Amino acid sequence: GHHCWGYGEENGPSDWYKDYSLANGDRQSPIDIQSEQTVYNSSLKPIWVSYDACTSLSICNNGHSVMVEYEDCDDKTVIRGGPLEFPYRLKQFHFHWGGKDSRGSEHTVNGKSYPGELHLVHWNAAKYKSFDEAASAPDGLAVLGVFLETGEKHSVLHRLTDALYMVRFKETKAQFKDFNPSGLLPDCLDYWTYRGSLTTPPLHESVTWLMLKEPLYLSEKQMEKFRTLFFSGEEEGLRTRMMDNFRPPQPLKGRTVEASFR
Ligand SMILES: Cc1ccn(O)c(=O)c1
Ligand SMILES: [Zn+2]
Repeated sequence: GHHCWGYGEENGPSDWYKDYSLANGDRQSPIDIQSEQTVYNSSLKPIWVSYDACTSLSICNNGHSVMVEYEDCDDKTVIRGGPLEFPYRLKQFHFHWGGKDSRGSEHTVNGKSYPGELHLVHWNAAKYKSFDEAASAPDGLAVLGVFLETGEKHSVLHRLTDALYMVRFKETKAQFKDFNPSGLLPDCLDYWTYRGSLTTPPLHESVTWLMLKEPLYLSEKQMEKFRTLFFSGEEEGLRTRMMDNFRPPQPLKGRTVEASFR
């Protein structure tokens, strides 16, 4: 439409249904994970992350988040196991965060929001020819989600937070090579899993979500660096800080959330 979706007063999550009818669908994300209602499934396999041969290409500000993109022309960077029947190929990772630490994550746990959330986005290259084709298929995508929690400085993440000054404005991009995102994962890979959607338009219901129970800890200074980014382009007069780029929890609509742990 004449104005693009975003997180503002006029184009935010509560307005998205006007242009994207899936907004009120039956498997929308994020959700509030009510831990007492989750079902332990002992047949769920461990998550197996193979990122060692990854080829990161660039870091970019797409006007909604900051994203690191990967070369996805072969199966050198995949996630396997969990509830997944196929290997899923890493395409990109990005973040969602708040204007202050009391908010920022998309998923919540028993009503608790975290200061932010990391999404590692993968696609089913065994069944589909491209990310775009997979993105609208019910088993097309797998997103590994990690809550951000303030604490000690995160040394692997530090390379990324130190690069954010290069992508302050919308549509800016910079080289970002040899970044292995397995360094962002906590030691414990216990997870919750459920069938959901993209959390941004077009809100395709194509995502198997894998939400880790353990957060990634980063320092307050590192959190603040995310809040120095802008939604707007450098040429735009009004500079709006990139923060609160999260969709609130959506109705569960009868879905079951499974847990890989007791
Ligand atoms: C593909 C995609 C796009 C946006 N977001 O937030 C996601 O988590 C995944
Ligand atoms: Zn996301």
